[in-house]
Amino acid sequence: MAEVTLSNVSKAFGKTQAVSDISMTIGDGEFVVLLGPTGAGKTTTLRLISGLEKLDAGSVHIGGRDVGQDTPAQRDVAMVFQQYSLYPHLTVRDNLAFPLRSPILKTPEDEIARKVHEIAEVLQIPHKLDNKATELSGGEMQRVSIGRALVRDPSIYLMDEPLSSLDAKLRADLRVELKRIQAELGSTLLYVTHDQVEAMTMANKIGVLEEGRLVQFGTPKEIYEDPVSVYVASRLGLPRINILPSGLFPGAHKGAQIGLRPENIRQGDGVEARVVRAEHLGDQTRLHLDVQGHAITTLTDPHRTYSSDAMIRISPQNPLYFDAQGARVA
Ligand SMILES: Nc1ncnc2c1ncn2[C@@H]1O[C@H](COP(=O)(O)OP(=O)(O)OP(=O)(O)O)[C@@H](O)[C@H]1O
Repeated sequence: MAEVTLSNVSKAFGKTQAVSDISMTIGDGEFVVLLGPTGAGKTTTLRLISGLEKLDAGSVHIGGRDVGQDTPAQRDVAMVFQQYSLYPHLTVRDNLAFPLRSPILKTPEDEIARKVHEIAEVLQIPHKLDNKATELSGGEMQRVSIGRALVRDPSIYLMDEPLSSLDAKLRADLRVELKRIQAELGSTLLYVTHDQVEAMTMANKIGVLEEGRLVQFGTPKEIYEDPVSVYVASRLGLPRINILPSGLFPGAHKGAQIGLRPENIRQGDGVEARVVRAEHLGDQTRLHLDVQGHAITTLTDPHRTYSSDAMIRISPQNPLYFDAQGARVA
């Protein structure tokens, strides 16, 4: 495993600037998640590191070596895509063994068998080892795709939304497994997702991308508690942070807009809010409120009942302040 450094990396496709002047270090043994909406440049960043795309500007170093002129194979990265890519005519066992049978690696067959079994156990597919890839469900195929990366010991794993096609239960299981494997092996991993739960639970560091630019890079806690903008603040947290005109609440304000996470709204005193709806989700109850025509979502005691149109009072706790353009000011 190795440290990977991007320095002022840019890439355009025609008029579209897909990646714009990104600098970032993925430390040896770190799990870094790239978070951003569709089109933000996440996949392009992975492809630039892997060598599937050529840089317009900047440099990529893997283990201290400039890999700008290297082919993907020479860069020794393992990539997992959103869509599975298996050899359909081979069994699961042979699909998993394939990367280890590369002539460069010269892995002994007993070592291959041991690794394949270990990975099949982790991915909960040992009973499928003799099936052809075409005889698997979509979720099973995706697990084999992930397994084909994990049997190797590359400088870095690059994963592009590898869990997005799986059902919720399997996704949650594999999230935990992937994090465990990475921590145990000390792997360096760059992982792309839209899913904030994956980002919060798996990452050592999160990089937030906005229109090809890296707008914040930090620990999940830093990104959640100390976002640089409304855009970053809105990427993490469910329900989303409430962004409101500061003037809705009395007192001196440090910016035009106030950002209140749902858990940072205290009930009891303060401004009047009308209850629009209470949503009981089992583990939490969300309360949808209206304050002078502005929708606000907060969390509330699951045992308390509210009649709709009831009036309550709320006040901000630990507010974040942003200017009118959305930049954080306090
Ligand atoms: N091969 C290409 N040719 C032309 N435009 C491209 C190409 N690849 C990416 N783009 C454009 O570059 C921008 C960034 O795309 P990219 O796939 O990196 O985004 P993303 O954040 O990975 O999005 P998604 O979550 O949808 O995968 C988009 O505007 C996209 O349309």
